Amino acid sequence: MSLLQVEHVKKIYQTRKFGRKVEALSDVHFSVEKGEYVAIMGESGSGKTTLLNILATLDMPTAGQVLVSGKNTREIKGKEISTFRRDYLGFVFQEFHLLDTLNVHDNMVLPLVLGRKSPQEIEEAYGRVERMMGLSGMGEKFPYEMSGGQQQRVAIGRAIINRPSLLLADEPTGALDSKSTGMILDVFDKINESGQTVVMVTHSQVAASRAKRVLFIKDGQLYNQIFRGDRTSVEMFQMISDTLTVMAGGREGICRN
Ligand SMILES: Nc1ncnc2c1ncn2[C@@H]1O[C@H](COP(=O)(O)OP(=O)(O)OP(=O)(O)O)[C@@H](O)[C@H]1O
Repeated sequence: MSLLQVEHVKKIYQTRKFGRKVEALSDVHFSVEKGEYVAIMGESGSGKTTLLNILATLDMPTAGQVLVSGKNTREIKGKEISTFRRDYLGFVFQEFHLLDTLNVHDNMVLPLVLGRKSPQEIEEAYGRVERMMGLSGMGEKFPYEMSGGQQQRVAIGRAIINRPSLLLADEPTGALDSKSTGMILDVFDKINESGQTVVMVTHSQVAASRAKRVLFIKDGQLYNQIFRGDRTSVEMFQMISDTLTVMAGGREGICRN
């Protein structure tokens, strides 16, 4: 069983004004295995955020279904959804979303506190993630005292401290300069090497070229996918560039699931 199964997902929005229908996803079908690192790319408006919101259970598909660890997200009812998100999913956003009134330590352990873990479990997990994120000794600092790259490392630490089945990232390097971007991508490499499954939406070819697989979405459909295999990041970058050029040229997609 795949960790994530996205089965013929369709999403139609109805605009508030005039009730016009917009088909954001028409028939998206793919799966992600445990331990994979997948980037999702596509032009603005192609449906990436819509797809990520559906994977994150923040929105539901109009048709089709999503299964995380075999659980159909449609069947998770009411109050169970927040427990499901906390136990199975981790989120990283472009804009960090840290709580300014909490220090690094308290921001990072928040999911464990909400999950009513014991103080010992919380401190063990914090020590592990603090080291992994390269934030040792920074627990007392507040977000506004840190650089963007450091804040994003806190946000990633918070997202993985629960050891979620799936880490979802939406443009995690979008607000960072190239040096901080490099550090954040190194962190993603490291957490993926530790076994964490990652799905990342990004416009950045540099970010996507670190992934083991890149899915390309065009007009609400999966257009193509490329696998890293033995390629270097430089070779992967070139393949991504070539695919984006072909996509922009409007040639027929070649992805068939
Ligand atoms: N709430 C909504 N109501 C109506 N239409 C929407 C809504 N959200 C998104 N759309 C439309 O759905 C399509 C896909 O949008 P989506 O935000 O998923 O694209 P995207 O690939 O993430 O774009 P970007 O890269 O610019 O963030 C677009 O045509 C968008 O205008």
